[in-house]
Amino acid sequence: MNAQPPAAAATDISTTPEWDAVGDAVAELADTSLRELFAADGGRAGKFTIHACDLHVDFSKNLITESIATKLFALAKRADVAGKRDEMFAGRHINTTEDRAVLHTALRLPRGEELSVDGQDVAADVHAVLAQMRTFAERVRSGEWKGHTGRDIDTVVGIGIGGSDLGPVMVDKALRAYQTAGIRARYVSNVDPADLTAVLAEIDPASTLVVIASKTFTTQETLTNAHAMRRHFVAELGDESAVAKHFVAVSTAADKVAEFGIDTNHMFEFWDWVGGRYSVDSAIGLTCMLTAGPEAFDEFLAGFHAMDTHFATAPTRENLPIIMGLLGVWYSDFLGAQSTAVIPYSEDLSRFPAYLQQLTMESLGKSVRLDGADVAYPTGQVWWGEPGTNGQHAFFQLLHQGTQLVPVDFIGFANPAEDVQTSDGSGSMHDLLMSNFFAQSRVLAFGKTEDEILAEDVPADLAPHKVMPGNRPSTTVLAPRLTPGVLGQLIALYEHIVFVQAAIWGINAFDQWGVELGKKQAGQLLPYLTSDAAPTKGAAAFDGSTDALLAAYRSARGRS
Ligand SMILES: O=P(O)(O)OC[C@H]1O[C@H](O)[C@H](O)[C@@H](O)[C@@H]1O
Repeated sequence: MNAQPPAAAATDISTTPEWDAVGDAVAELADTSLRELFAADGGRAGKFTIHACDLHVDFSKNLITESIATKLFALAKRADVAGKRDEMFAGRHINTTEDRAVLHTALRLPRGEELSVDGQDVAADVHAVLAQMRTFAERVRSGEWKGHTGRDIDTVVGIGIGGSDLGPVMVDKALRAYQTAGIRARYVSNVDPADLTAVLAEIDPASTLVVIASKTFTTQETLTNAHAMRRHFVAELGDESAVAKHFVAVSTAADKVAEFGIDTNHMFEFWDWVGGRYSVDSAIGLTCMLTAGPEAFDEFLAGFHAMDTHFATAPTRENLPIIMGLLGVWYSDFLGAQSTAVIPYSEDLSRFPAYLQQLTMESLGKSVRLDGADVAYPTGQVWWGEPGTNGQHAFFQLLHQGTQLVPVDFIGFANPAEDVQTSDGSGSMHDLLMSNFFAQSRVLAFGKTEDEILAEDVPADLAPHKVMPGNRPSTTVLAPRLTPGVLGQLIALYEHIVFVQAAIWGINAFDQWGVELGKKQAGQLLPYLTSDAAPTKGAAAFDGSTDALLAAYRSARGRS
């Protein structure tokens, strides 16, 4: 009884009094600034700080007041964020365009918990696959699992793309400090042969295990790379039978895995209720379990679950994903922001912004509501970022003095995986990193006025160039250390921020119809790139621009 009928015509959230009230609240910012708000209220930081799981989150440097926050919470209530959240956790088919439940939260339920969806105990299924992954990972890590020629496995290659790549790549880098078994991971995702070639040059097939990860097992890039990799292994190891020892698969499509020639005993299953961009904590994370170990993976899942529990149970005003989701709606729909920057002050988290790009933009890049009507307000910002301090030396100039409003999420850790002392005796490199972390949000918020600059004897004509406008919003997320558990909490936090925003905008965060047409047209264009003879005039008439580009390509490739 989990299925629900397709959405009936829904209320346009922008026609509600709660939306209007938030719109009116913009005026509250007209005669004030973050400088003034802090000066007027010594308790502001405390009022706008939340502790959720292991995260200390200070959102006091956002362009809000208590009264604005109250109106945003009322908007969340009007959109029934809590009710929609409960439907997701219960396994209702909230992905209505694909008639699917959305249950990534079931992937991290503790052992022993039950969740019946469409008559199936999905929690039991999840733990059966986790047990299979653990046994396999332990065999590989202990050296019990040997390659075709009897060698131990020291390299894992993940082949996948999108949600079957970005998560594992990001997590694998983030958990560098936990990879103590001597197994390294490499990843191939792009259909650009450069990606495959570079990885092939680095690996020895005799000691390499390939994990082909694809939810559908039909994705062109992944299948093309997997077949090429397989040819390479058979040629290098001299025997078709090597495939069984060197290739495993992660997928929802057992028949297609078998067709590829992988024994389905070496397939790790997940389910259609796990969206690709929500799947790093499913069997898609197998490469991470292989490199960091089953215990770290368990901690990782526990971190997700802790944030799920917070999201499911914390009152709205103390609910971190609801607060951060609402801030995004505030900036995007009421203050005109078109992008959000996420800046981890952690080299190990350097792929987190790229991971978030798929999570946020594939989920929220929608212009029709669940009921098919056009949205009447902006949805889905551009999410981007690079680690600090590197970003400071590249694009922070625009954040500090540019004309766009770009809210920033700063993510930092109190303790490093390892530290190095600076040569000048001033202290640790980690402290140096974190001094920048704290400085940047302070400068964004409070800036430096012309008077303050002139007081430093700066020539009057130079002063305007040096003015730091300030009043630029940011949220600071500080965690004790980048552990597997904290990483799980961070990922789940952003998953739920996306959920909250989709709930308010009334859009489906779980489909991605917009990526289909390009794939289809690439298939139609391919013969016109590859055929030896020039395609008959007329037959290749796609459009003036594409026809001309194809002709230029063919000529450069030496084709008639
Ligand atoms: O895991 P797969 O089925 O191979 O899909 C890989 C990716 O490709 C698709 O085009 C979607 O846009 C992504 O959401 C998905 O993660």
